[in-house]
Amino acid sequence: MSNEQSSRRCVVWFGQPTDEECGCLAQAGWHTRVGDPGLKGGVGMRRDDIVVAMADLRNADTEAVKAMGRLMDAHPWLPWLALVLKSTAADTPEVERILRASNEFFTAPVDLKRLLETLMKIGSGCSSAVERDAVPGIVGAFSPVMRETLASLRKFAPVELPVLITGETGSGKEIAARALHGLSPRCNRPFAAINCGALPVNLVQSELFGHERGAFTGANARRVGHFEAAAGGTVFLDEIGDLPFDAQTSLLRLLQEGTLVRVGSTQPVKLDVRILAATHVDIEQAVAEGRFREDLYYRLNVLRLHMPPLRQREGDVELLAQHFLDAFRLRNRSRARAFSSSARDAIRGFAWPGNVRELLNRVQRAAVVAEGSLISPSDLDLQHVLQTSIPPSSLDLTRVSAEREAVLSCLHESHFNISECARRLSVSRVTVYRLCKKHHLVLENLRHKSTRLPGRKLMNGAHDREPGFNQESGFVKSCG
Ligand SMILES: Nc1ncnc2c1ncn2[C@@H]1O[C@H](COP(=O)(O)OP(=O)(O)OP(=O)(O)O)[C@@H](O)[C@H]1O
Repeated sequence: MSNEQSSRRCVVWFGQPTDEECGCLAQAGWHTRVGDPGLKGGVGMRRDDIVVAMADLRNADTEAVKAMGRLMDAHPWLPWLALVLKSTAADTPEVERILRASNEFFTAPVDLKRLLETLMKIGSGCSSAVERDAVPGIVGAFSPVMRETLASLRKFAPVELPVLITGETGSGKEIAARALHGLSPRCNRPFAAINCGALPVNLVQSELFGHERGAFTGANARRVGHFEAAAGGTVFLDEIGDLPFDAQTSLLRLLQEGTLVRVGSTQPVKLDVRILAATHVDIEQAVAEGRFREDLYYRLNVLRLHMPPLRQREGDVELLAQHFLDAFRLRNRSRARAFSSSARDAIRGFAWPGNVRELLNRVQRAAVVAEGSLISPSDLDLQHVLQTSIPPSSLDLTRVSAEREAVLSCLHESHFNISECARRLSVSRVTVYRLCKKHHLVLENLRHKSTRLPGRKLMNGAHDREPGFNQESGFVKSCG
């Protein structure tokens, strides 16, 4: 038990590992924890563990295979390996799904050398993802797009320069600004978040830069503005595009000279604040239309951080949903503990126009209305996502066709290497397989065709090891 608790690299083996397999993993520094896919307890993962899950189907009956599939669905962010017998019926939908969702698969007897190489590869990827890119306060950094964003955030945080944060509404621009402040040397100084669009138009200057006594009717005493109140710290200006022109000029002076002038005064006041700004509108267009000062734009846009929309953060969305549910349960009574598998499908399938804020709101509402321990699609008000009977509009058809084209051309450009294709599209390998299935792209056939076309290279070496999936005959190539 103590060994188990101190282990940082762990293979949770759902099935029956042999003594030889356990011994070999132990020698390479991997602890083996035997799991039961039928149990509800999950995979027993600690926050800082590097965990790889093994779906061992060697002795699995139909029920165990189904339970394994459910478990994989519930933990899509975990790296999964699969282990099958050569005789395992790969054409059953359950097995097929498990093989497709796995990062790698093996046939018995396990090639232990390749298993260790795979674990090493995954292990180094995990540590870089979880440890290097983790940012306090920001949940969900498994998707490639978020990993990139958070890597930039960590680089920008300690630099004494403004950061312009872009992204759709609710995508987490303010939470990113807080993280930039929290990871900067100013973290013990004040952080002020100001929504420029919510300031009363005639009081913007005074709210931001302060005023002297008698500066205007009702100004009975000197008052410092938001900037001075945050001296030494960070000011986050949300909706910077809404800042009136005269306030833009004052902000430019603060950025260029490090001074401000209170309303009703002529005396410049020296001030040290770091400025972060955010916008969900096209600020370049505002500059082009003369609504935003170009010189101010260049001052603010030194470092740029883009918060990706939630629909692009594959794997993170379920993690965020569970996080919001757990956080809600800490403060409120709710029967709901988790999401049903159809609710998870709906969460994955929804486009989240309101991004993380919308997810938070829907999860909280669902936690209140759910009758049982599992949240359903209708608790989330997402039942429509699963209804496929609605005939697609021509816009939908255009989208689907564009998606198919994009995947197909990327597959060709990547020489049908799924990992490379996934990297280029910024999605997981599983998604590439899912997209191939959705668009009836039969990899084997495409690969075969491409080898007959002049100018296309033959697959070889590691690429040959990509598991191929054939729509008609199921799993067609073994790499064990
Ligand atoms: N990665 C995340 N982890 C945890 N909570 C998050 C994350 N991203 C956003 N949130 C939460 O979602 C809500 C919306 O986030 P935030 O206010 O930062 O978005 P925004 O992009 O600034 O929105 P707006 O464009 O409307 O100003 C907040 O409650 C925030 O705490």
